[in-house]
Amino acid sequence: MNLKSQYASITMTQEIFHSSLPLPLESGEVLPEFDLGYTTYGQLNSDKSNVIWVIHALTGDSNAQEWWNGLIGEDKFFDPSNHFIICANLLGSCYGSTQPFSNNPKTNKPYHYDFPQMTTRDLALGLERLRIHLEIETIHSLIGGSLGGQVGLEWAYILGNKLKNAIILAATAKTRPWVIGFNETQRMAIESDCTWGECHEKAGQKGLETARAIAMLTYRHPLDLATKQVDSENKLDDFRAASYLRYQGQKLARRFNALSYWTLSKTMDSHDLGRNRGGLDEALEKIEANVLAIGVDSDLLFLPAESQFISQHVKKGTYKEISSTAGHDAFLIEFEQLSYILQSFYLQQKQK
Ligand SMILES: CC(=O)SCCNC(=O)CCNC(=O)[C@H](O)C(C)(C)COP(=O)(O)OP(=O)(O)OC[C@H]1O[C@@H](n2cnc3c(N)ncnc32)[C@H](O)[C@@H]1OP(=O)(O)O
Ligand SMILES: N[C@@H](CCO)C(=O)O
Repeated sequence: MNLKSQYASITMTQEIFHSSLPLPLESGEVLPEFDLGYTTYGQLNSDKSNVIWVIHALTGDSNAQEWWNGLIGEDKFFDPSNHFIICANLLGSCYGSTQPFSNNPKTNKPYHYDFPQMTTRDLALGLERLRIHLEIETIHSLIGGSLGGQVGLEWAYILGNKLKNAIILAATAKTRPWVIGFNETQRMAIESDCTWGECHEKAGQKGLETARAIAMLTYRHPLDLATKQVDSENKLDDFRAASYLRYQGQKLARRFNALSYWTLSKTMDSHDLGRNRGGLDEALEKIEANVLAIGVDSDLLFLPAESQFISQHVKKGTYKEISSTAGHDAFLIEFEQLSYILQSFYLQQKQK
């Protein structure tokens, strides 16, 4: 399918890549075949040197220009008139890629609850298959935040010198027990939904609402709610913070399914760049690309220290920090700071 974007001169395409080659997973299971839905903006230049590969976060999709509209688009930092920008929906997610509701070729029925466990390494391998299919030899920059940053680190490790720059936002090299704990409370909320275990897209939907509400408390900072969810002095119930979280839960449950959410939250839990690679220090040291690790000073989920750790242990690392009261999700919100940080990073690379 070929679409034209709202910017008349900029080509946007949406495609599905089908791999009929099996994908061996870290768990020992095999995905017999898979699809990846992907979107591209702009044109590949003659020497294929203008590839910017965007990796979305937990509930994102491949339409990066929509959800990162302050960073991608005409006259934005990543402008499709200069760059070939590509974003693929991650395996396990429900926006065009293979996920629990996809057909399992072995049974000729949807996977549902038998969908295999996927790690960030498996998700990166899926992207690698798409890169090879598109005959892209070198990626100028990959950029991803949160789960997208975790997958980005894994892929940077695999890509070696085929990648020039890795921009890893609000992410970590190994998921901390604190984050696994939060993910587990969200899965417990999904499990307590009496429709969980049923085989339809609305299974676990109420549980998913609660899971998103819990997650929001880790994506925002207490100061963010204190500023935006202010109630009048005489209020005794129906507080704004409560309706905000309920609203956010319902909003996600309308566009996502609980099985995909479950799968991807498990993916986040098992993320460990150093697994079977001699540990984190050794694995980070092997990344060839220039790495810009960006932390958020108010991030409660992935601490700034975790981004600093990445920048300190790769061969060519830079650390920058977004200052915001928004919390973890500042990487999806603070476009002005992000553009400035990116500009100085690329200038620094040019001067080397
Ligand atoms: C097909 C698709 O749509 S995929 C979309 C792609 N999505 C992604 O990539 C996920 C990444 N994006 C995100 O996580 C978010 O969109 C962010 C971080 C970028 C922005 O978060 P938001 O939720 O928009 O911002 P914020 O936390 O301020 O919430 C604003 C929303 O809460 C509502 N709200 C605010 N306060 C309250 C309250 N007290 N009670 C009820 N609702 C409230 C606002 O009306 C607004 O609603 P809207 O989103 O329908 O316009
Ligand atoms: N808000 C992000 C998750 C945290 O980065 C998303 O919904 O994808």
